[in-house]
Amino acid sequence: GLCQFHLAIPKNCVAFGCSINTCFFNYWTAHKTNIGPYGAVAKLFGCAIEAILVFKTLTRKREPNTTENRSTPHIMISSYDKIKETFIRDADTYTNKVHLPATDLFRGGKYGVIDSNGERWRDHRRFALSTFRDLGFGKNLMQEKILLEVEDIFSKFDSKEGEETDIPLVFDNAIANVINQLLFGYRFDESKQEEFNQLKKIIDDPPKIFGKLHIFLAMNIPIIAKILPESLYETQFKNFRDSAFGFFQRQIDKHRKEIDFDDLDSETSDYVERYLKEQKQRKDGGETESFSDVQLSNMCMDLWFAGLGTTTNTTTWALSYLLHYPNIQKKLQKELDKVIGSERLITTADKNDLPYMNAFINESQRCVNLVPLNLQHETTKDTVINGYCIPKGTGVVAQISTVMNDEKTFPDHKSFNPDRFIDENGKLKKVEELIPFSAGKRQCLGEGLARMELFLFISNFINRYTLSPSKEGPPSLEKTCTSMVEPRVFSGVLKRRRGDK
Ligand code: HEM
Repeated sequence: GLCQFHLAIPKNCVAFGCSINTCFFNYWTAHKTNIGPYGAVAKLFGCAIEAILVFKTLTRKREPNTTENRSTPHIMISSYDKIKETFIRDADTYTNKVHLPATDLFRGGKYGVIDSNGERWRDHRRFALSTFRDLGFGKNLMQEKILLEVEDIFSKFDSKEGEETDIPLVFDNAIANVINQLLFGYRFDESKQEEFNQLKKIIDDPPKIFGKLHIFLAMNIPIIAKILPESLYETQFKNFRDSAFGFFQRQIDKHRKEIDFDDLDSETSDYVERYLKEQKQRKDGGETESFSDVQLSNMCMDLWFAGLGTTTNTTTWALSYLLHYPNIQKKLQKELDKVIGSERLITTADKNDLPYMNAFINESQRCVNLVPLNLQHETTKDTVINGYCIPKGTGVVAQISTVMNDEKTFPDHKSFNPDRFIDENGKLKKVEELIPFSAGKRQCLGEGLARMELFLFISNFINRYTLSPSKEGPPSLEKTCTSMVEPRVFSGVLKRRRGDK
C-alpha cells in the first residue's frame, strides 16, 4: 500500500514500488516538519503523487538488465537478513550513492565523501580513516581530547549547580571542539565563542533551507527547479556554500601558511595539515586532480557536519530519556557507584565493566533513530534481489530504522528499555540488528569517534550529576526531522552527586 514511510513498510518487503522522493515527501509531511500552513495540503499532494507513481510503476513494462530513468523504483531493504545478504555480503554492488543535482549547487561539483562515488570516494574515505587512526583512534590521544572536553563541561555545569541550565548548548560546544580539533587543531575556548556562535548559525542553516516547501519540491521535481526564480532556489544554496566554505577556506589558508612543506615527515596534528602534505606529495609526483582544494573544503564540510549534528543529537536525546525515566537514571548511578565509586574520570578502559551504561547508550541510539530514512545508494551493476532482476543504477536503501524497530527482535519496540540489551547473567547482550551506523562499505566513517564520544560524555556526566527537569518539565519526545531527527532543546537542573562543592 501507500507508505507512511518506515512504519508502514512491511518487514520483508524488498521491492518497493514507488519513487523514494515521494515517500520521503510523505514521511516528511507526516512528521510535522516546518512547512507551516502548507502542511495538510502538502500531505494530500504527496499522497496523490505517490499514488500516481505507484500505479505507473506497477503497470510499467521493463526490460531486465537496462538502466532506466531514476524516478522509477527505489528498493527499500527493510529486514536485517536482507541487508546482510545485499549491503554486507555483496557490498560492492551497493556502494554507490544516488546523485542529486541539488548537491552540486552547494558543493561546486561531485566532491566530498558523503555524495561522491568511485575512485574519489574510495581514496578519500581511506585517507580520512587512516588520518583519524593516526590522530588517535586506537591510541589514547583521541580519548585525551574528549576527556579535556568532559572536564570543560564539568566546570561549566558546576558553576550553574542548582540553576536551570541549557544542557544541550554546553554539549554542542564540547562536541564541536572535538571535531574542530580533529580537523583544524584547535578548540573554541572562551576567546573563540563568537566564532563558535557564527558557525552554529551556519550549521543551523541547512535544515532551514531544506525545510522550505518550495526548495524541497524543487530538489525533487526538476521542472519546479527550472521555473523557480534563482533567488528562491539556487541563491539559497550558494549563500550557504559561501558562508560554510568561507570558514573552511580560512582554516585551509592559515594551515598552508604555517606548514613546513620542506619537512613532510614532521608530526601532523590535524586532518587539514595531513591533507595539505599529501596534496604536496602528490603534486610533486605529478598528480594534481584528486587532492584538490575544492575537495578539501568539501571533506571539511562533510566531516564537520556529520561529526557534530549526529553526536549532539544522540547525546541530547539520551539525556531527554533520562529526564523521562528517573528510575533508569537511578539504576545507571547504582552501577556507577558499584564500579567506579568516585568522581574520577571514566575512561574507555571502564567500558566493559559498565554493561547497563552500554545498554542505555544502545537503547538511546535505537530509539533516537537518528536517520529515519537512511541515505540513498544505487546498484553498481545488474543484480538479483529476492528473485527480482534489479538493473544497474537502481536506488537502494538499507532501511536501518525499520530493522531497529522490528517487533520480533525488539519486542514492545516503542518502549525505552535498556534492559533489552542485558542478558540473563547481567552482561551486555550483542544484538546484531542494532545498526545505527548502518552497514556495508558506506557504514559511518566516524563510528569509532562517535562511540567513544557517546560513552565518555554520557557516562562521566551521569557519574557526576543527577539531572532533573526544569520547571517546564522534561522535553517533548515527539520527533521532528528533515533528513535527520532534530535535537531536543531543554533546560535541566543539575546536582553534584559527590565530591567538593
Ligand atoms: C551518533 C553518531 C552517528 C551516527 C548515528 C551516524 C550514522 C551514520 C549513518 C547512518 C550513515 C549512512 C551510512 C550509509 O550510507 O548507509 C553515516 C555516514 C557517514 N558518517 Fe556518520 N554517524 C554518526 C557520527 C559521525 C561522526 C562523528 C562522523 C565524523 C567525524 C561521521 C561521518 C560520517 C561520514 C563521512 C559518512 C559517509 C560515509 C561514506 O559515504 O562513505 N558520522 N553515518
